[in-house]
Amino acid sequence: MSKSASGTSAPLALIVDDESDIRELLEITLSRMGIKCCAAADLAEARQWLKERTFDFCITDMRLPDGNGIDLVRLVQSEHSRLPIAVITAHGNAQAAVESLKAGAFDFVSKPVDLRVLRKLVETALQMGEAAASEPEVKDGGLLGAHESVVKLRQLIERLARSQAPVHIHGESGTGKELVARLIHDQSPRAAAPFVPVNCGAIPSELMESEFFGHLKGSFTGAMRDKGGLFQAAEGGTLFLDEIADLPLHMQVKLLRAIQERAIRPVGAEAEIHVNVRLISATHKNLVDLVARGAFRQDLYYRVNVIEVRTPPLRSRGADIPMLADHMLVRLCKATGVAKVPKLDEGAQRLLLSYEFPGNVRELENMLERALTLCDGEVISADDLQLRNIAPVSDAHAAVSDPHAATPAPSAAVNTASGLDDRVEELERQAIRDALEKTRYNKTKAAALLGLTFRQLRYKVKKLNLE
Ligand SMILES: Nc1ncnc2c1ncn2[C@@H]1O[C@H](COP(=O)(O)OP(=O)(O)OP(=O)(O)O)[C@@H](O)[C@H]1O
Repeated sequence: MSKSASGTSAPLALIVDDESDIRELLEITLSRMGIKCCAAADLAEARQWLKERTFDFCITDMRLPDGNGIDLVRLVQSEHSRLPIAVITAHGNAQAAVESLKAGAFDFVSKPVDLRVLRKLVETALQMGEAAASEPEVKDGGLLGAHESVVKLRQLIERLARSQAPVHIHGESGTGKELVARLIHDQSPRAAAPFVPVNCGAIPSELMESEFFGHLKGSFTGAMRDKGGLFQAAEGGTLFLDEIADLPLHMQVKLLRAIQERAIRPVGAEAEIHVNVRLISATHKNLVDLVARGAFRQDLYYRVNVIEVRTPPLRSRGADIPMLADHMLVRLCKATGVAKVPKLDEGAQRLLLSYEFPGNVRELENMLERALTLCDGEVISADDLQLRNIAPVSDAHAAVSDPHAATPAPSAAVNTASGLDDRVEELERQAIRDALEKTRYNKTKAAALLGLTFRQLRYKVKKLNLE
């Protein structure tokens, strides 16, 4: 038998079932396989065990006196993401089985428990544990997700960190392109040197050369002193060119030269300076299309796109949403000094699972940040998510198994069938939400931003149910 997560030679399993005869059956079967067991009769006991011991896998019944197996799957997903967990479902209850898989269970077995199926499941769980042991733990600030596409992405990041090749990251807005670039840098031998992110679309065209390569004093009006550029700032580290598709053509030529020569020439300088910088670029646009249309140089495309990484849209990995949400709530509460992390109630969880998230993980993050300020401190309800006017997508996650499917425009999901008053109300609501977000929920500042008095804003917030 393989070495266990607990460090001893016998693997350790957690069995959660309120029926003592099933617990016994499982314990006998597992002990015959050389596995030690701890048993819990309900969620509370299971939680306690998880705090006290390190298990190699867990098997839980679906119906428990103080909750259900899916609650435990979610807890394991968010707090013990390496622990394989399987669910025992009632005979013929396919829906519960699917739901548990979506929540992150690796498998299920239905009642009456077939011992051959159970043994196979246990063998798989142990193999999974061994594979996970060679994967780095997802730390705070890491790439979260249990979906296959994210697991593969984490492995790819690890491999790319060991290489020096230019990497191009392609994915929709908010899918974590910058996060991936940062993780490649952080896990690379360049980690001690700077990671310099640049939004290529945000630099005015006429300042671009000086921003990238620096300039000498007096090289143009306003150049009061010598100034280093982004390449110099990233010396020894990584330069992350976000939205590289927005680089004007004249700058593309200069960038290509810098990559080929590994050298740059500051504006106004005679000599070139050698640079040691790894390039990572990203865009949500289709670079191949841009090359075909002559808007992006083909030679530069081949230089920056040596290895292509794709970040999957959130809707293609909907089962990750509860776990992402749990992690983010903990992080947001920590950041704002909130001691008790509110829980998402069932309605809120259902709503999150049925929404398409055109803005991907960033949208989820923003939504939760807003919900935290709106909720009662204990529970986040569907209302707190402020998604009232978004038509739920019937089976969003089943329908979008293609991770590269086109993103629907955000407005496509908004219910446009309402009358004029409703639409005006929705616009008001949106403007107020934006202002509150911009001012970090400072109502006085938000009112000023909207050209309203504090009283008017307070009245509207109440009327539009934005509290
Ligand atoms: N898998 C993930 N796990 C944890 N956090 C994530 C994940 N993906 C994205 N995020 C978070 O979502 C937010 C948006 O991510 P990021 O800025 O990297 O996206 P992006 O694709 O670069 O967006 P844009 O194209 O708009 O620049 C960040 O706060 C990031 O930490």
